[in-house]
Amino acid sequence: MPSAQELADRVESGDLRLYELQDHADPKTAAEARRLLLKEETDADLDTVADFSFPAERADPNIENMIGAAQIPMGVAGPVPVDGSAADDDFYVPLATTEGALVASVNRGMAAIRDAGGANAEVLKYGITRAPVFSVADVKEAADVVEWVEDNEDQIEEVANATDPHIEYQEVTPYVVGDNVYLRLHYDTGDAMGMNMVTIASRSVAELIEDETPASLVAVSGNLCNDKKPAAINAVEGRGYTVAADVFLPSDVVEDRFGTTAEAIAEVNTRKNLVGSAKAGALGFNAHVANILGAAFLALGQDEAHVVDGSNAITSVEARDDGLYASVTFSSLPVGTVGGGTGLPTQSEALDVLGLAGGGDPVGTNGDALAEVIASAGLAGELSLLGALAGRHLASAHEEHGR
Ligand SMILES: CC(C)(COP(=O)([O-])OP(=O)([O-])OC[C@H]1O[C@@H](n2cnc3c(N)ncnc32)[C@H](O)[C@@H]1OP(=O)([O-])[O-])[C@@H](O)C(=O)NCCC(=O)NCCSC(=O)C[C@@](C)(O)CC(=O)[O-]
Ligand SMILES: NC(=O)C1=CN([C@@H]2O[C@H](COP(=O)(O)OP(=O)(O)OC[C@H]3O[C@@H](n4cnc5c(N)ncnc54)[C@H](OP(=O)(O)O)[C@@H]3O)[C@@H](O)[C@H]2O)C=CC1
Repeated sequence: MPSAQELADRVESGDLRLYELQDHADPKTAAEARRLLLKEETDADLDTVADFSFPAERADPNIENMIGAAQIPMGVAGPVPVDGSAADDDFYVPLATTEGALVASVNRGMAAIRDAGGANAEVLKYGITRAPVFSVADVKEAADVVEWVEDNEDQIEEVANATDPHIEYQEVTPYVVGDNVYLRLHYDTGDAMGMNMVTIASRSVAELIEDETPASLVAVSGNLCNDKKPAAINAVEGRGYTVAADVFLPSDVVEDRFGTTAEAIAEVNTRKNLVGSAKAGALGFNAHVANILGAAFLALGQDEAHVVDGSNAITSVEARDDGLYASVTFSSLPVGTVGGGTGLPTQSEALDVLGLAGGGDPVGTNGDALAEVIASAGLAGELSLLGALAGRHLASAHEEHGR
């Protein structure tokens, strides 16, 4: 097997492309060759990037042109008691972030939730979507295609379900815009987040539509899915998990934990998360659920780009006679405990902290539980940040922890 330097020289000479090195050496040597080349081209010293602790081949399904690994600090918040439809335990939640004060904040929110006896969580709806776009001659033809789809859903179901033992077709929602037909296909993908599965299944469905109708596939993703873009359809119709968490904090817990009152927190939520978000034209009516999703996704092997889908959540808060009611409802949270990055070593270990690594029994229950735990962590983060804003200690928190 050629040495890393010999491989780097062959790339330098134009004999090989960076992504062809794996055809000539094992993944670790290929990664070393790419680092040598970068050192020669950029003078960058990549010794820490090179110092990863897992077998390079473990990352084969997840990365191309590998040079090493990014290392992000990982903390833990909790425990947070969660009484969910699938999650029913006290959970320590791993969070990977570079934002000082974030883990402390989530931890404080979880302490308040613990003081109140725990959070409720419920998966309200589940179905991951892919929406291929087709071109047709005109609206008449579009109507004919939609009619065929509605009359032949059994064929669509059969074709989709044949692509994977763990996929289950749910339904199709057709949309027509002039000479464009979009089929928003909904699937249950068990414990997997499902985007590879549903894209493969939707490719087969699209081939059926082309065989049986005059429609011509333009793209297997027509953006009515809508994957990884801020989109109202996800906020209204849901995508992945639609999941909510809530808690009632007695007044003394609010005061002890956040140094403010239920009324003050409720006012901040109304004027910031509701009125401020409305005026901003925001799709998310919350304070910073993206912070918790980002940190949880990086720690737990989720697709970090799906923070976009997840961040359209709505935080609702009410000051009641004897305390504070708070909820966070996520319309579109694409998460899973198998597939994607969940099998990578540190990500799998972090899922083990939750007791949710791998497939659930029955299938799908680990994915459901992960959604409920993440929703509860989001609730904790909302409570703590709203408490800091109401109690006027956000800036000081980041002076102390974030610098
Ligand atoms: C920083 C705190 C928690 C201090 O909060 P505190 O009440 O001053 O600290 P404390 O020493 O009294 O501790 C209270 C609890 O905080 C936790 N805690 C306290 N210290 C630690 C620590 N070192 N490590 C882990 N946990 C910690 C811990 O749970 C502790 O309870 P205990 O265990 O002692 O019973 C608080 O001031 C806070 O949460 N502030 C809010 C910070 C925050 O949420 N930042 C969010 C990111 S800002 C952003 O990115 C989004 C934004 C703001 O731009 C979005 C928007 O526009 O709104
Ligand atoms: N393709 C695309 O357009 C997009 C892809 N992605 C990426 O997709 C990846 C996630 O795709 P996803 O489909 O979730 O996962 P993977 O394709 O990584 O793996 C899913 C596979 O896991 C197997 N499996 C084993 N046990 C279970 C179980 N209990 N429930 C479900 N599946 C199980 C299934 O294979 P089997 O049934 O054969 O055992 C299934 O096909 C991420 O890397 C993400 O970044 C993200 C956005 C778009």
